[in-house]
Amino acid sequence: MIRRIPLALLACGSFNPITNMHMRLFELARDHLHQTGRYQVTEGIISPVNDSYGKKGLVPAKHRIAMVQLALETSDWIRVDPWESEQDGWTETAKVLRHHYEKLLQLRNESTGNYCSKERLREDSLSPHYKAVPELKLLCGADVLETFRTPNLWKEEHIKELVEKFGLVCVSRVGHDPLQFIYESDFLTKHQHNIHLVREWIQNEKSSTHIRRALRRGQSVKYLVPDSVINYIRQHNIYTEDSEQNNEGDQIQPLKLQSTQINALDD
Ligand SMILES: Nc1ncnc2c1ncn2[C@@H]1O[C@H](COP(=O)(O)OP(=O)(O)OP(=O)(O)O)[C@@H](O)[C@H]1O
Ligand SMILES: NC(=O)c1ccc[n+]([C@@H]2O[C@H](COP(=O)(O)O)[C@@H](O)[C@H]2O)c1
Ligand SMILES: [Zn+2]
Repeated sequence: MIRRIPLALLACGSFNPITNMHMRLFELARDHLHQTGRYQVTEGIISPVNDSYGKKGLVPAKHRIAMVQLALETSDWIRVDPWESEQDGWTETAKVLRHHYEKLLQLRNESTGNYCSKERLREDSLSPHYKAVPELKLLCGADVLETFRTPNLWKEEHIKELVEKFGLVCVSRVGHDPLQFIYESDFLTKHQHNIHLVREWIQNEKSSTHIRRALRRGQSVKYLVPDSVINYIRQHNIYTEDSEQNNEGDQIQPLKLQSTQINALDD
């Protein structure tokens, strides 16, 4: 019997608000990974970004998390994790992955009685009680992959860590061509085996920006967002002309941090 590698999927983003498409990403990714015959997807984690990310129109994490929780009531394998939103400031995505990977390893070690030296693992790999080392991959849309090329947005060592150490599962998105993007990068081409490209054949360009726009205009978002989320938005009057002005004119935190570092070098 070939043992499958246990794998958890982590999606980082604003989720402002969560849409049905965000949940579809997980279902598409899980099917794809199972079809490889190599992986057993154990869980999906949604990590809403910290309030200090600085993106235009971002509403407080307490609301974004509550909406994700409502949306996931019908999922038995995807959960929301508030850790990133509870930190003092914005956390780089590579560090968010590190945090969740440590948690995965801790859980595994607890369930194997804490005796997992590498030698011991190798010895025991044929035992029925053997627990394979889990993997954690970043789940994202093709637009996020393409931002790797945006100057000053990602540290090179973080891109390396994401691609080499963890790996990506990247879902196609209208207007983005991840295959071409990978082809144009020597580094990504070299590590292509660690970037799982998932093709969404039932294409639609649903985005949180479109949802917020429709809500501001009093238009329906039914069947784009779960009813429970629509009710929550209505009850708390979350998306308004005012909320869309949040962080207006600000740079997002990763760009701000990089420009501070560049200025410090110039001094
Ligand atoms: N329609 C889609 N197809 C593929 N990936 C998507 C789609 N919508 C969102 N994603 C992915 O979901 C993750 C979270 O994205 P995010 O919170 O930015 O949502 P969004 O819909 O892109 O919102 P916004 O319009 O505010 O950018 C990202 O990895 C993004 O690429
Ligand atoms: N350098 C980095 O680690 C880096 C840069 C830009 C965006 N991100 C993350 O990517 C996600 C992008 O979300 P949005 O598409 O909503 O902006 C967020 O979770 C953000 O924290 C990380
Ligand atoms: Zn986005």
